[in-house]
Amino acid sequence: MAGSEAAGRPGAACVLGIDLGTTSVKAVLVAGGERGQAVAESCSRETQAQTGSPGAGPQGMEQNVQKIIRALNDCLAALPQQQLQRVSHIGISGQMHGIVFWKKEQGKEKDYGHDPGYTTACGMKGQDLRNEINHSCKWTESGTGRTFEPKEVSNLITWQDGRCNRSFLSSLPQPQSHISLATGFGCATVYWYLKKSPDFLKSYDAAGTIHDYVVAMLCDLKKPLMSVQNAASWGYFNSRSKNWNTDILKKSGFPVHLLPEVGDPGSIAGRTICAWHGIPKGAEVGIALGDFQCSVYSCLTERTDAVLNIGTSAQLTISMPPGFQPPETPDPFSAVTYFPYFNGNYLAVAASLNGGNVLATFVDMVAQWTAELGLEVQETTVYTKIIKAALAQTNSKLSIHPTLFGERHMPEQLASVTDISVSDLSLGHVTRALCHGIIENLHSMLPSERLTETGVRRILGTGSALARNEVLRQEAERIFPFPVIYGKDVDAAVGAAMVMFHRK
Ligand SMILES: Nc1ncnc2c1ncn2[C@@H]1O[C@H](COP(=O)(O)OP(=O)(O)O)[C@@H](O)[C@H]1O
Ligand SMILES: O=C(CO)[C@@H](O)[C@H](O)[C@H](O)[C@H](O)COP(=O)(O)O
Repeated sequence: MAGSEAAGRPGAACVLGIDLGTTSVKAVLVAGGERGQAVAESCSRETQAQTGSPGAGPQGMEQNVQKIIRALNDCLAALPQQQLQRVSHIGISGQMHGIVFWKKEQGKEKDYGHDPGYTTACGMKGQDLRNEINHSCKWTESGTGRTFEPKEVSNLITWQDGRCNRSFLSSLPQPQSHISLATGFGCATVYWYLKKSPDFLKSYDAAGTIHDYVVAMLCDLKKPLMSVQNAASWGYFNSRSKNWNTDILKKSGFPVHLLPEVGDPGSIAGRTICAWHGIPKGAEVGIALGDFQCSVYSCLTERTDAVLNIGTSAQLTISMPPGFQPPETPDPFSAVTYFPYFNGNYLAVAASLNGGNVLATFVDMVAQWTAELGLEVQETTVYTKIIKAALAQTNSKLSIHPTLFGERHMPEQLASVTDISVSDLSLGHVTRALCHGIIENLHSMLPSERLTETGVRRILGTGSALARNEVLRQEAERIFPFPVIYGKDVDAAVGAAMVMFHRK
C-alpha cells in the first residue's frame, strides 16, 4: 500500500477492515486519500473459541460465537477512538464455508415491550420497542461506545468440521456447482442437522457465515446477505447464475428459507444502525467477503503473481484470465478448485486443510507431553523454541507428509512420517521436516511447473503462520523456484478495507 504519509493526516478518510479468522480476529484502520492508503492502526486477538460439538462426535469442529465477538470487541476497543470516529466504511472478511444460525424474527413484545430496562441498538426504550426487537443480538453501552453481544445464536460449525463423512455426502442430492461439496460446507451441515437433529433447525430462522452474522447485526438486516464468494463456499450454489440450487434443495426438504440473499463481492450491504465503538451511525458496511480472497486482494498486483497464504489453513493461488469460467462439473479428485474473486473473475486455488493448524497441533502435542512429564510450558514458548531449533537445523532427512486433517480431494490420506533415523529426531529436525512438509504438500497440489506454464514470476507470501515462522518462509523459498516476497500489511483485514476504499 502506498501513501503512508496519508495515514496519520488529520481528517484523512478512514476505513475499518476486519478478518474473523479461524484462530484470531484481526482489525485494521486504513487511512488515506488520492495519494493512496496505508494502515494507520492494527490489532489482533486470538479467539480461543474452540468448543464442544454436541451430537456430532469427535469429528465436529465448532466455535463459540460469543468468544469470537468478544475478540472482535477487544480489538476495536484497542483502536484509537479519534480514528474510529472518522470511519466511513467497514470491510469485513472471515473464515469461509462455516455456518452460524440465528433468530432474527421480531420478538414477542410481551417479553420485552414492557421491560423498561430493555433498550434497542440505538437506546430506544419502552413503547418504541415494538419494531426494534431483535433476538439475535443485544446492544449495550461499553467503555468505548455501543456494542453488540450475540443472543439466540448457535455455535459456528466451521470449515474444519468433519461430521459429514463420505457416505453421508454421497447420500445428498448432486449439486449444480463448480465446487465439489465437502464436509464443513454450510449446506452440507444444514443437511446433517435436517437428517440427524431436525429440531435444532426449528429454533432458528436465519443463517450465514460468522462474518455475514456480524454484517447483519451491524446493519440490522431483515434478511441476511451473503457474497458470491461465501455462497460458493457453502455448496449448492451456481456462481455463473449467482443462484442457489433452490429446486434441488427444495425437493430434498432443505430449509431454503435459511439461505441468505446473495450479492456481489464489493457491494454495500447496508449502513450501521447506530454508533459502534465510536464509529458513527450510518457508516457503510460492505457485504462480507472470503478471508482468502481478501488476503489475495491485499497483495496481488500483477497477473503474473502467485499468492501463498498460510493462516490456520493454507492456500496457493493464481488468478485466472478475465472471462474465465470454471467447468460446470468439478473433478472431486482435483487438488485445484476455482474460487470466485471480484468482478466475476476467478482464482485457481490449491486450498489445503493443512497449514498453520498442523504446527499448532504439533505445538499443542509438545506442550501436552511436557505437562505429562510434570513440567509446564506456555505454547508461545514452544513456538519460539521449535522455530529456533529448526533454524539451527537447516536440513533434515525426516520426511513428514503433514495432512493431519486430510485434504478435500483425498480425505482419507492422513499424516505420515517416513525415513526416520536416529540422527534426525531432534526438535530442530522434526520442526524443519514439518515446515518442509506443509509447503511440499501445497506444492504437490499446484506444482511449480503449472505455475511456470501460466507465467508466474514471483510468489507473494501472506498470513500470520508465514509471517511469524522463518522456517516456513525458508522452506517456501527452497521449494518454489520463484522469488518469494513478503509484503508489509498484507492480510485479509487489510484486503477487506482496501475493497471498501476502492469502492469509495
Ligand atoms: N507464537 C507463534 N509463533 C509462530 N506461529 C504462530 C504463533 N501463534 C500462532 N502461530 C501460527 O499462526 C496460525 C494462525 O494464524 P492466523 O492468521 O491467526 O489464522 P487465521 O487467519 O486462520 O485465524 C496458527 O495456526 C499457528 O500455526
Ligand atoms: O478451505 C478453504 C478454501 O476451500 C480455505 O480458503 C478456508 O476457507 C479458509 O482457509 C478459511 O476461511 C480459514 O481461513 P484461515 O482461518 O486459515 O485464514
